[in-house]
Amino acid sequence: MSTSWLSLEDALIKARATAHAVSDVEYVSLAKAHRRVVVEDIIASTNVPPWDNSSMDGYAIHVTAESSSLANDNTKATDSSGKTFTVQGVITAGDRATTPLHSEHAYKIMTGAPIPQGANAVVMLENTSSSDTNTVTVHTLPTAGENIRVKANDIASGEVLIRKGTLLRAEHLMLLSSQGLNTLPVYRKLRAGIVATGNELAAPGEACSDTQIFESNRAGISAIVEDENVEIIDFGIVKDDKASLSDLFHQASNTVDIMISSGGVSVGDADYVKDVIDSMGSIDFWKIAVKPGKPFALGKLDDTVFCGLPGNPVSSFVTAKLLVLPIIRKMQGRQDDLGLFTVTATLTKDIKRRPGRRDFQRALMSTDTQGNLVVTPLKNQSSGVMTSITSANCFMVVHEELAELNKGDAIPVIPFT
Ligand SMILES: Nc1nc2c(c(=O)[nH]1)N[C@H]1C(S)=C(S)[C@@H](COP(=O)(O)OP(=O)(O)OC[C@H]3O[C@@H](n4cnc5c(N)ncnc54)[C@H](O)[C@@H]3O)O[C@H]1N2
Ligand code: MOO
Repeated sequence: MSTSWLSLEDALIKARATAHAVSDVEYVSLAKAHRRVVVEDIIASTNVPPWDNSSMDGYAIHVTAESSSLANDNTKATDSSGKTFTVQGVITAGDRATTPLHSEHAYKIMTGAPIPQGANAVVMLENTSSSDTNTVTVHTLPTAGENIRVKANDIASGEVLIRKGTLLRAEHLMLLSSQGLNTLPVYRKLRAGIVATGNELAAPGEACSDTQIFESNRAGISAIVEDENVEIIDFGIVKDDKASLSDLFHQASNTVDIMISSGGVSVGDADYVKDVIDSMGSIDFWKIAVKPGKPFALGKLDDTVFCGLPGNPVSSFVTAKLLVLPIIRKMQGRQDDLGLFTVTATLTKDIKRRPGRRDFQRALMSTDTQGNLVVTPLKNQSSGVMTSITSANCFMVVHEELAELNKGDAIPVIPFT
């Protein structure tokens, strides 16, 4: 087992190599596909829109190049007397004109209805007037093509609509529906086990003796993981003893794809987690150059990936976001993981620190009077202080090599989402 510190990047490379994507496929209806991961490229079979159609309620007419150029000239485009057309009929969405547009005629047309043959523009209703249903006067002539949504301008049949490995969100479900698709192949849901280790821990809602504290990490880790649409299996709280841990990890290796524990990964007398994993399976790495979260351990028991998160609440929160999420996404078969979204802000105060670990300081980001993003780290950065997360709205990332930063420096910031 190596004990040297890994950079976050190297840890992620190793973790992604250890964590294999699930291969089991199931077919689900569109109604059940939200936040599932699609197994194959989805190719469009239908043009959207299927035909040229109107983007406005108004009148479909034919404009000539000459009248179009007139319309483009702002000084002449609005003609109060207007040009009068005979109304040939009405086309509503769901309907279609049966005869081509005649010269000097207009079809009344509703948004979404197919453009009749012979028309090349739609004038919106507001730019017309009409004293009877048989004629319409157009006061502002449209240019050729105006207010027409051209066939296939959204989706062309044959193009790749959604890439393999995409987590399906609301926008993808709309796109798939537009193709008439109702069933699609997705990877099976990942199963994640979560456990808190520590003799001092009492579950919320249960009695807490005077040597105990309430256990808080499972709730946070579960919520972070659940956001990825993973099935959570809660293994509760387990004592800091080798036998209990090996029983639990044995059970986990038969049940879940990924097991996430918190606590017991440091060097204390009761920190058995990584030794137990190492004796039953293997540890890929232990200790990464991040703060908080240094003693994070990654290993494997049979096919189950094992993430040993540090017990300090902020450390477990940070490592769940930095390491567990990318591992989970890899295992879900996702190929759309862009990592954490970073923006640049201006630091509002000087900072001095001991270099060596990349620091994910909890901070408050806002915009100053000039509209620039500014960021101020919170005073208390202890990894045991949970209010440092709840009082913050972002992580301010201080690179491992930096010992000093000055007010006015540009610094990367990861907004909480
Ligand atoms: N001699 C050293 N001591 C420590 C080092 C070190 O390098 N050398 N590293 C420190 C760092 S950094 C961290 S982070 C912690 C991680 O330790 P463990 O993963 O072994 O965590 P525990 O010792 O079990 O607990 C630490 C702390 O967090 C509380 N805790 C644990 N689990 C929970 C939970 N589920 N809910 C709420 N609070 C929890 C626990 O009571 C302790 O106070 O090690 C440092 N020590
Ligand atoms: O790495 Mo520890 O997580 O600094 O508190």
